[in-house]
Formats: sequence, C-alpha cells, structure tokens
Amino acid sequence: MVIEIEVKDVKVYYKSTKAIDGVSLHIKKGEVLCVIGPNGAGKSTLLRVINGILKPKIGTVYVDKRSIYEIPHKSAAKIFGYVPQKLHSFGMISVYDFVMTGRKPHIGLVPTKADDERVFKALKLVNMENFAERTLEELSGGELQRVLIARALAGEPEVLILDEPTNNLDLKHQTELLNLVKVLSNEGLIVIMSLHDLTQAYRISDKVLLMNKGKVVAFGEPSKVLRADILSRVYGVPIAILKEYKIVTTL
Ligand SMILES: Nc1ncnc2c1ncn2[C@@H]1O[C@H](COP(=O)(O)OP(=O)(O)OP(=O)(O)O)[C@@H](O)[C@H]1O
Repeated sequence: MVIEIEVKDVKVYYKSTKAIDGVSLHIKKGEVLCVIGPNGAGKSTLLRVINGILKPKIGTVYVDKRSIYEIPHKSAAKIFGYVPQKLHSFGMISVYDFVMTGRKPHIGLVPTKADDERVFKALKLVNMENFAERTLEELSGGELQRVLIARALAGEPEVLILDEPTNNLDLKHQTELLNLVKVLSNEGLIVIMSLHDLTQAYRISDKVLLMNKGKVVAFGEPSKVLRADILSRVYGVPIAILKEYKIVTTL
C-alpha cells in the first residue's frame, strides 16, 4: 500500500504559458486532499501531473520516495485511479466494457470471473449496477460521472485522483460520493480531488491545497486554509464563514 505521495517544486508550461509554478505538497495513506482555487488556477493540471499523465518541465512526484518516472507504466497504472473532469470522446461502448477497461493493468490474456466481480462491485459502489448493458451515450451527465468513478475503482487503486467529481451529481449522489471517499480513505487509500464547493472541501478534507495562478497560496489543515480573509483575497469576492462552517459569498 502506498504510504506517501510527495510533489516537489513542480513547474508546468503549456507552450510558453506557465500553468503550474513551483507547487509542492505531501499526503499520507488514509488522507483526503482537496485542491481548490479559482478557474484556471492549475488544479486539473496538477492532478494530471500527480498521476503521471503529464510530465512537468521541472520537479518530480514521488511515490514512497521513488520518482514516479522510474516506476514501470503497468505498476503505476495499478497504483493510480484517475477520474477526469470530462470524457472527450467515447464510441458505442457499454458501461460494463468501459468499466472493465479500468481492470486493464490487472488482466492477463482475458478477463476472469474475478475481474467480472470487481466490475460489478465498482458499479454497485456508485449505484450503477443496473446500467451495465447501456452504452455510455445513453447515460445522463451524472450517470456518466458515476461510471467514470466506477472505472477508476475497478482498478483497485491505492491513490484515487478525482477532478471535480461532484460535477453533474445531484445532492443525493454528491453526498453518497463524498461518503464513499471517506470510506475509501478510512480503508487506507490516498484520495486527491479538486472541488469548487468549499463547504464540501472543509467537511471531507484532511488537507487542503489552495491554488491561484499556478502557485500554492496555502496548504494544510482545512481550518488553517479555509479562512475568510484568504478566500476573499484569492476569489476576489467577499466571503464569510458561518458558524456551522458553511462558506458563502456575501456579495
Ligand atoms: N492544453 C492546454 N493548452 C494551453 N493552456 C492550457 C491547457 N490546459 C490548461 N491550460 C491553461 O493552464 C491553466 C491551468 O488550467 P487548469 O485546467 O489546470 O485549471 P483549473 O484550476 O483546473 O481550472 P477550472 O477550475 O476552470 O477547471 C489555465 O490558464 C488554462 O487556460
């Protein structure tokens, strides 16, 4: 089981645009890290760096002190489960076959009964077990989001990376997803996710990383990062934190 992920002084450029400018962080087994910040802050880019999809120009990600770039691709694929913000294209693939692609790093020549069981277990975790035969095109936005999460879970990851996972989800499914994240982290998973809902970030996180313009503004315990003065400055709107820790704009 992965004990620790460390990101050290990462810089990412898209052509000449600097998207990430010297970001460092660390997170341990069983912890939930929420990455927050305004649009364009660099959250999605950072998540793609952490899971090895995007190689930074400078800096490294370490998995238990080992550079991610030294880990063989198949081993890395077993460690990380990634749920992107959106799926750019998909053909006429069924939900079942799509979720099975999450098993790829574990499958030998052909999927076994154990792989089949894993796929159904993952679908069940997101309440999508009755949609296995549908094609992805036949799903609503929220259903598709839950299938993307199932695909990541089917791979039995040790580090789960979720890019705005509550997007498209109704209140019930948002709550269920966040509860699932808590259960998984209690089982020892490292969960790293970007969120726009700051109240949810406060409730779910062990650590929060607040980014703006590619840089870290604050990193640490939720109550130290999610402060009205810091948030108002970064988001550019007056923000209040209510007694029960509900973060609202007071514009
Ligand atoms: N493929 C790309 N080519 C060029 N610039 C990009 C590319 N992807 C992202 N960027 C730029 O990099 C910066 C960081 O983008 P990123 O998507 O990481 O931000 P984000 O914090 O996830 O934003 P949002 O909250 O809007 O999803 C932005 O200025 C964005 O315009």
